[in-house]
Amino acid sequence: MATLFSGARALVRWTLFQLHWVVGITAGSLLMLIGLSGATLSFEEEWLAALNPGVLSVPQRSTPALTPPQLLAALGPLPAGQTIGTAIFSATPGHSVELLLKTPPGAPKALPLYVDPYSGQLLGTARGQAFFDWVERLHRFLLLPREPGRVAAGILSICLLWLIASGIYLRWPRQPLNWRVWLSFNPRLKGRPFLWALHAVVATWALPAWLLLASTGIYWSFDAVRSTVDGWADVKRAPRMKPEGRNKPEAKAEPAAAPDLSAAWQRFQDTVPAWRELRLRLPERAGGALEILWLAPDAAHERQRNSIQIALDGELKKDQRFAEQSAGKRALAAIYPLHMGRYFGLPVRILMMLSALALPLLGISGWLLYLRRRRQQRDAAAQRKALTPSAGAGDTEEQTILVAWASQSGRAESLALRTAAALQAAGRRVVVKSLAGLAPLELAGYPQALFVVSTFGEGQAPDQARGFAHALEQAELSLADLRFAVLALGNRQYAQFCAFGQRLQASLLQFGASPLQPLTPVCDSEPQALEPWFQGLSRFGVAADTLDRLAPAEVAPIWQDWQLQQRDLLNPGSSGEPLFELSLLPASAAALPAWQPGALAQIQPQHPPLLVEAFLRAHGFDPQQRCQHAGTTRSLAEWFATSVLPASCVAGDVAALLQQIEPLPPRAYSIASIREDGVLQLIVRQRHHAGGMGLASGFLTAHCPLGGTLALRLQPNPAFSVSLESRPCVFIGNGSGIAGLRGLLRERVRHGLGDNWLVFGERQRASDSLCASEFDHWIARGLLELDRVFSRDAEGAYVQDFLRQQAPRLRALLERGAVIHVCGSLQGMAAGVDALLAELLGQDGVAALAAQGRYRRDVY
Ligand SMILES: Cc1cc2nc3c(=O)[nH]c(=O)nc-3n(C[C@H](O)[C@H](O)[C@H](O)COP(=O)(O)O)c2cc1C
Repeated sequence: MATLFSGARALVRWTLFQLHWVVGITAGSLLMLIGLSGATLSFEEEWLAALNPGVLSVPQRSTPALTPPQLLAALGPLPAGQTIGTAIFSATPGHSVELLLKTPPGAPKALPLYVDPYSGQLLGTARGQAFFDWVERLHRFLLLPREPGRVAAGILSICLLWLIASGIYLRWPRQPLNWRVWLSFNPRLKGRPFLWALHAVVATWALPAWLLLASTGIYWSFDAVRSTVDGWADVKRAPRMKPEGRNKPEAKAEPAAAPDLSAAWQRFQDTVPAWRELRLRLPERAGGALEILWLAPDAAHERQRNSIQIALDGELKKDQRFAEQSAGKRALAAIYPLHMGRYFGLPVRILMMLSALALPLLGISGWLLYLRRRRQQRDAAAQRKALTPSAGAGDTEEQTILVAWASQSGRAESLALRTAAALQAAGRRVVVKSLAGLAPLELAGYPQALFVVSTFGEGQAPDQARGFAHALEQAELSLADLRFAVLALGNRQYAQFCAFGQRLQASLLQFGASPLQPLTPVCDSEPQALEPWFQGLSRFGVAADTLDRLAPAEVAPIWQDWQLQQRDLLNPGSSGEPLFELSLLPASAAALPAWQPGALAQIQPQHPPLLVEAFLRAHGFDPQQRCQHAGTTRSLAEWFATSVLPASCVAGDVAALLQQIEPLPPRAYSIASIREDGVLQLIVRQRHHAGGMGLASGFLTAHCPLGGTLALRLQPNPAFSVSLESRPCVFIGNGSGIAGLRGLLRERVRHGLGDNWLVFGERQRASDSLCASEFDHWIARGLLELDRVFSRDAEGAYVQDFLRQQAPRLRALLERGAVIHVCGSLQGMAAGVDALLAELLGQDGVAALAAQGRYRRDVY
C-alpha cells in the first residue's frame, strides 16, 4: 500500500514537473516580456519627468497658477480635430497641466498635451511617451487588439500562478519550517545546481509580488472574474465600453462650445477647500455638468478619488466622497496602486519592480536548465542507441549484470549508460534500468548490480526514484546472492553529500547483499573521482582501452602541480640501486584528488637544471631569457627543462629554438599509498646508466628539491584494482613493485580484510626488507602473512622459484577463490609467475582466472 502510495506520489511529481517546464518554456517566455515591460512601466512618470524638463514641469513662479477656468480661457488653439476630454491639474507648484485629448473616430490616439500652469501656453507632448504607450500595450495586451490581448494577458497570469504553485510543490523542502532552506542561496554552487538554486530561491523571494501581480492581472482580464469580485464587494460597474465607442460622439449630443466654468469652479472651491490633484471632465454636451475627480491632500493612494458634479451655473449635482463609499468599493480602488506597487510607497515599489525583473531572470535560468537537461537526455539517447540488445551473449542469463540508475538531470543516466556500454564491450550481458521502473523485489533476480545514482533536493533521491527509495525503506528483502557497487553523484556544497547513494548502499548491505567495492562518491567538481568506478569494472573484464573510449571527457586525467614533501631512502646499504619513497601533495593547497588503490601517477620528468643551462649557454642562449611559446611565457631554462634537448640548433636563434620544443615523454609510477593516507606516495628506484642517472628517476630521486613542484597526473589502472571481498588475496612482486602492492594492501587492511599473503622478492634481507615496520604491524594484527625471498642471500631464491615450492598452498588458495595480484618486473618475476600458474591451471585456466578478474597485474 505504501509502495503504491509513493509510486502515485512519484507520478504526480513527474507529471507536475513536465507541466511546469512545458508551461515554463511556452508561457514563461511571454511572461519574460510581461515582466520586463512591467518593470519598465513601474517608474514611467519619473522617467518621463526626467526626459522632459520644461514640458512636464516649468520653473516655479511667485504668482499663483491659473485656475482651471482661467487656464482653459487662456489656452491657445489645439491641433485640428482634437478636443479636451480631461484636464489634470496638480497642486504641486511648477507641475504642468496635462490634457487628455479626444480624437475623431478612426484617428490614432493623441498623445497628452502639456500646458504651462502659469500662462496657459501649450508646451507640447512628452518625449518618450509613445515608447511607454507601446510598452503598456505590450504589457496589457501583448500588442494584440484590445479584447483578445486582454484575455491573452489574463491567461498568462493564470500560467504564472500555475508556475508558482507547481514550483512550490516541486521544491518543497524536507524542513519546510526552516526559512533558510527557502530563501538562502549558496553562491559557491556551480553549473546546474547554481541555476537550479537561483531559479528556486529568486522565485521564492518574488513570490508574494507575483501572486499580487498575477491575481490583479486576472481580475482585469476576465469580465466574469471581475464581475464576481465586484459582486462580492457590492460594486456595480457599467459594462465595458466597446473600444471604438470611446471617442464616438453620442448620436444626439451637441458639442459644448468653450464652456464658462467660473460658476462651477467657484462652487467647487466653496465645497472643497484643499486638494492635491484634480481631473476635470468637461461637459460633453451643452447643458451637461462638469465632473471633477479630486484627491485630498492626505489621500493614501492615487485611486482614493472623490467625485463631484457641478452644473455650469454652480448647482451641486453630486458630491461623492471616497471615505463614504462601501468598504468593498474602497478595497477595489486599491487594486491598481497595489499592482503598480505604489500602495506602500517607494521601497515596495522598488521591490515590485525587482520582482517584475525577476520574471526574465527566471525565464532565462529556466531555459538554461531545460537546455542542459535536453542535452543530457540527447546524450543519454545516443548512448542508449549505442547499446546493442544482443550483446553479452557470452554470459548466461544468471550472469546478467543489472545497471540501474536514478538521475535528476541526466548525468547519472549518462554515466550508467557508459558503464553498460563498457560492460557490453567486454562481452557481458547487461540490463539497464531506471530505478523509476524497478521494484526492490526485482533486485533479488540479479546476481550483480551496479547502481549509478545522484542526490537531489536535500539529500533525497532524484524525483523519479523517490518511489523506489521509499519502497526500499519499507521493504524486507533477502539479497544475499546479490553483489553490488554504487556510484553516488552529488555535490559537496550540499549539507548531505551523496546522501541517497549512501542510503542505497546501507539498505543493500542491510539486506545481505555484498559490495563489490566501496561506495564511489563523486562531487561535480571532482570528475577524477570517477576513476575508481571505471577501474572497478575491470573485474568484469573491461579492458583499459575500452574505458579510454567510453570514459567521458570529464574523466580524462589532467596535469596538476604537486609539491615534493619528503624523500626517504628505503634500502640504505643495499648492493642494488637506491630505492626512495617520495611523498607528494597537491601544490597551492588544492584538495587531494581521489584515486583507486593500484592507480598510477604519471610524472612529467625534468632535466637537471645545470644540464639545461649548460646546453643553452653552449648554443649562445641566455637561460633566463623569457619567451612566449604556445601562448605561455617562460624562461628558456624552464621551457627546456621539460623538453627533449635538440641534437643541433642555430646558435642564438631563439625563434628556431622554440620550434624545437618537444615535451619529454611522461613516466608512470605505481602509487604506493591510498587517498585516506592524506598523501600520495611513490616508491622509485634511482636508475643509473652510462650517461648518468635515468631521466625521470634521477629527477624524482635527486634533482627535484624538497618543496619543489612537478607536474603529475593520475592515471587509472583498472587491471590492477584491489579486491575488497572477504576472499584470499595473494600479492606477488619484487623491487619497486612493492609500491603497487602496498597501496592495495593498505586498502584491504583499511577495510579490516585479512587472508592476505605477500610474496616479495629483493636482494638482501639486511638492507632490502622494505616497509618492514608497516608489514610487521599487519602481521601482528593477523592481517598479513609475509614471505620475503632474497636472491643475494645464502638461499639465493627468486619469487617464482619460491612460489613453485609453495604450489600446493597456492593451488589451495586458488580453489578458495583467491585473487592474485602481481606487481614488478615483467621479465623474470612476472613471466615466471605466469608460467607457474599455467603449470598449475593450464593456459585456459589462467585465461579464465583473468576473465573472472582474479589475476590482476601491473608489470613493467
Ligand atoms: C536542486 C539540487 C539539489 C541537490 N541536492 C544535493 C544534495 O542534497 N546532496 C548532494 O550531494 N548533491 C546534491 N545535488 C547535486 C547533484 O546530485 C549533482 O549535481 C549530480 O551530478 C546531478 O546528477 P544528475 O544529473 O544525474 O541528477 C543537488 C543538485 C540540485 C540541482
